Amino acid sequence: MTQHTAVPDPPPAAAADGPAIQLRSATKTFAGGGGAPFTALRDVDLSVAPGEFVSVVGPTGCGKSTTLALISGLEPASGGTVEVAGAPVRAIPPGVGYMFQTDAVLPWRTVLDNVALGLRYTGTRRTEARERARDWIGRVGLGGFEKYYPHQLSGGMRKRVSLAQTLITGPSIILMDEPFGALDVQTRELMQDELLRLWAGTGAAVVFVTHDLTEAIALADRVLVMTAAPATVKASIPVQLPRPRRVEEIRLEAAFLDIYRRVWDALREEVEISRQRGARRVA
Ligand SMILES: Nc1ncnc2c1ncn2[C@@H]1O[C@H](COP(=O)(O)OP(=O)(O)OP(=O)(O)O)[C@@H](O)[C@H]1O
Repeated sequence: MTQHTAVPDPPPAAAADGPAIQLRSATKTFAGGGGAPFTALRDVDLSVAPGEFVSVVGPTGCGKSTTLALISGLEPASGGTVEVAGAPVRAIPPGVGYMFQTDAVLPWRTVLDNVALGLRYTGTRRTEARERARDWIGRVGLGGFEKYYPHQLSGGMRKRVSLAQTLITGPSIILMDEPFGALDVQTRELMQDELLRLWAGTGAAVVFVTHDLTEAIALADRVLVMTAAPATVKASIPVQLPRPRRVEEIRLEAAFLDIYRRVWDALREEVEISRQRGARRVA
């Protein structure tokens, strides 16, 4: 086993240029569809530096996906401010890539066409899009599968297609919502390593939502713990572990376990509050 010692986080790649993402007192209240309005997020303050990898954990239903929806412009904030690259978010900002739990691969298109699709949407010519897609298919370890259709691939392979689809446009911000949640444990660890390998050196800021604390810590420079709904940031815990990392090794380190304890200490109470509310609702 490689012995890692705790070292300080490297300075964010372009901190002098300001944060990649900044939320100030961001609040989101949904209309409630006939019922009372529902506040999912309250006074969320969040700043993500260029090149920084931030994981977000919190109790089920607390508002993690809603936070991503605000950053991506899919939902407007009801209060406070949301900025990407210094500009207020009014629509889907340029340079933002997404990856969700559900694959965005189109079943009627081949791997090659699926990966090329993102570039085609941005106006890249077909030949160039396909050439770059071939390169990315190789980088995610799917060389030789260009002509396959999604139903001919395993879950892990489809995730690799999704990763290539997300990264091919060179996003400066990547939003990930439990992207590996549906995978078995071994495939999930493989994909976590793949993500770290492919993300390294891109300079992209990542916001990664997950329920899996090991995944959250193994990947990130910092773990944000959200409160039970309405969500606000309860704790921001730095992950001062060296990179490059291998998930199956790093998760056994003493420093890792120490961080795990800190994250769980912050999260435990919120999970309990959330459980009690759930129990009251079904009582
Ligand atoms: N469009 C919407 N309209 C009304 N309520 C919504 C809407 N989107 C989300 N909500 C509510 O906001 C709350 C937070 O939802 P969100 O999906 O952000 O939580 P989450 O932390 O990502 O959940 P999970 O951990 O289960 O993935 C939930 O109670 C949800 O029902």
